[in-house]
Amino acid sequence: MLPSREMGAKSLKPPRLILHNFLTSEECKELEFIHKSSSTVGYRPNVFSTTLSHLIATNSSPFLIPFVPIREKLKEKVENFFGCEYELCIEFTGLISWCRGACIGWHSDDNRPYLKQRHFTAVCYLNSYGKDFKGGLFHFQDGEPTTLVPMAGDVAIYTADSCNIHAVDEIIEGERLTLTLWFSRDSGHDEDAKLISLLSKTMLHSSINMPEVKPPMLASIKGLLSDSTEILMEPLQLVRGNELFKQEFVNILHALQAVQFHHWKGSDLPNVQYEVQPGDVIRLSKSQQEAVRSLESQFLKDHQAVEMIFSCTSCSRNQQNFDWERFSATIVALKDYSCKLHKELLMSLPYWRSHGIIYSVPPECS
Ligand SMILES: O=C(O)CCC(=O)C(=O)O
Ligand SMILES: [Fe+2]
Repeated sequence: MLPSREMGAKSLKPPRLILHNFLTSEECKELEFIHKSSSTVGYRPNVFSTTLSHLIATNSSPFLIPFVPIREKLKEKVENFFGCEYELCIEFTGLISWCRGACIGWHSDDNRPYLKQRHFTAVCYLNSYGKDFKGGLFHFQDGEPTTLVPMAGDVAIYTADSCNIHAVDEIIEGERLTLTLWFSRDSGHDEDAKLISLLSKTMLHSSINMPEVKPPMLASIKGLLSDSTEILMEPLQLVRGNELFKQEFVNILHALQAVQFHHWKGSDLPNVQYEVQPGDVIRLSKSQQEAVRSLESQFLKDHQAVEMIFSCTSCSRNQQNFDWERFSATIVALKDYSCKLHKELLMSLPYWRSHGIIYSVPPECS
């Protein structure tokens, strides 16, 4: 029996749970990296989202792996708190970021006929009020606590019904990032079944011995660039200031992944002398620099949005320490990271298929 049903009246203690430091800072940063390199334009203006089915559809299935233990941990918490062990399925998992101007008025999360299957909500905050964004405070209409100040690692769990009417203030500055899950008692709305079926189709020909890590597919970034984006599907190189880096990226999302991985992991790489061969970085002539500027103005139609996508909160710190040696080491580390996730996915998928559920498969099974 649910506490909400037991208590019935709205004036009693609302069924909600706020947990601090539920996710580690590393978990938050890893999900931020995934969102920054894979998100797509969201369901409303100034909102970006990364759903698990979007990751599968854009050749980024291995990025599902970091979500797996977090989803499990959250589901267990929600089931324990509401006393419905083994009764719930996950209906939706997504990273959602809100930029300046985004907000949401009073609502419950099941407030549309097509959302009635949503019974419980878990919102994990992946970055922090004051440090990463301004505005964006969360309020419950009734009961305690009234206001939540989003802090990286914290999670708010509540029933999706009218016992928990809530709203979020407008974002004034920066980007506010959450991992949001909805849970349902109705197994017909189980996200896992759909994801396993999609994965089975897309990974049919992958071999665990020769994991073929495919470059991300260009789907999401298009809306931000000019209409003549065909050229951006093609291999490209990065320019920083007046320096051109020789390494070719498969497409713009592949380059974005490298840039975001550098933001996440660049400063953690062991402090050894990285080798950049002569000719790996080429100094551009004045006319080449002008050609780059003209490409920029031709392709980037929304500078504010592009800036946000390609940057992150720690960029200004990283900018000062930037060197191409570290960047080329990052590219190697990104490849290792992608391969590791890809192998884990290939190892796990047969177990997921046979159990019909996405779960952390212990390494001894592989
Ligand atoms: O991000 C939050 O704090 C809550 C967002 C919300 O209310 C929703 O997505 O329904
Ligand atoms: Fe909501």
